[in-house]
Amino acid sequence: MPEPGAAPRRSPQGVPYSDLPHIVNADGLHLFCRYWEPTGQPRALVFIAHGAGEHCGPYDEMAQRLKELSLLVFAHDHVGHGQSEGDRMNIKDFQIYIRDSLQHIDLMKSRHPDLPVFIVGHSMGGAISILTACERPGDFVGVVLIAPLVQMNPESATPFKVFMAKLLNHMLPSLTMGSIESKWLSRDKRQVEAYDADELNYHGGMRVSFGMQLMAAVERMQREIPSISWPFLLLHGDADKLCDIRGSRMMYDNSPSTDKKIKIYEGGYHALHHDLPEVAESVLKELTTWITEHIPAATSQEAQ
Ligand SMILES: O=C1N[C@]2(CO1)C[C@H](C(=O)N1CCC(COc3ccc(F)cc3Cl)CC1)C2
Repeated sequence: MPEPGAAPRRSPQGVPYSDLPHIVNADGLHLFCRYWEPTGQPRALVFIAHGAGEHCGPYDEMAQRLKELSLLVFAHDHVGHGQSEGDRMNIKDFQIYIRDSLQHIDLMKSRHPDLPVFIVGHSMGGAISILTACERPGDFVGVVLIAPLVQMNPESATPFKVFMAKLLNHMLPSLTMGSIESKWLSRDKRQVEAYDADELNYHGGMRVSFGMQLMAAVERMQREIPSISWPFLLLHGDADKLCDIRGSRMMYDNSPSTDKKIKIYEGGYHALHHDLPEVAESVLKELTTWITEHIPAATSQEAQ
C-alpha cells in the first residue's frame, strides 16, 4: 500500500495507476496491463510480448481475433515502454523482462489454474518469449514467434561494430546509436505512419547499454536453442531488415522440438502482423489456427 498522504504513482503520461489496469513488478515499478476476456469460459491463456520501443496497444486486433476464439489474452507494457514506469527503452538486465512476464503469467495462471498457456512474441518480444519458455519448458503448450530477435543482423553487427559497442558500453553506456528505422517495419505506409505518430512508442535513439542487453539476450538464445523442445510456430519475412530471418531458420533447424513450424513470407518486412493487408490477415489466420490446433483436448473430467 502507498504511504498515507503520498502522491499517487502516475504513468509517464500522467495517469494515476489507480485508474489503470497494472501490476507492480519485483522492483516496485508499475506495469500497464491489457486484458481481452471472452464472454464465456476461456479455453486457454495467451500472453503477448511486444517488442523494443513499442507497447501492447498495437496488438489489439490480434488479441480481439484470439478473444473471439474464446481465448483469454493478456499483455503488459514492458518496463520503460508505453504506459509503464521505467527509463525509456533501457534495462539494466534483459532478465527483468522475463521475470516480469513470468510474474504476469503466474498471476493469470493462479486465476485460471486449469487453462493451457501460450505466448505470442514479436521481435524483442520474441526473444523474451523464447527465454521465458526456456525458463519454464513445461509450462507452455505453444509459442508463436513473429519475426523474433534470435540473431544479430550480420550486416549491422559486424565483429568490429560489436567490439566498438562493447568498448563504448564501458566508456559511454548512455551514448545513443541510431533509432529503429520505421520504414523497415512494414510495406504498408499507413502502418508506418501510425507507428511514427504513436506517442506511446519510443522514437529516440537506442542506448549502447540497451544494445548490449539485446546482444546478451541473443548470446543466451544461441546457448538455449539446442535444448528447445516445446512446440513453436515461426513467422518471418524474408525482406526483414531489423531481425534477420537467418535467426529463425537457425532456431527451426537446430531445436530438437518435434512440433515446430516455420512460415516464410516472401518480401515480408519486419512487423508481419502490420505488413500489407493480405500478409497481416495471413499472419492472423496462421497464428489463430496454430493456437487453436494446439489447445489440448478436454481431459475426461473437464469434459464432464
Ligand atoms: O512493430 C514494431 N516492431 C518493433 C517496433 O515496432 C521493432 C522492435 C524490436 O523489437 N526490434 C527491432 C530492432 C532490433 C535492434 O537490435 C539491436 C540493435 C542494436 C544492438 F546493439 C543489438 C541489437 Cl540485437 C531489436 C528488435 C519492435
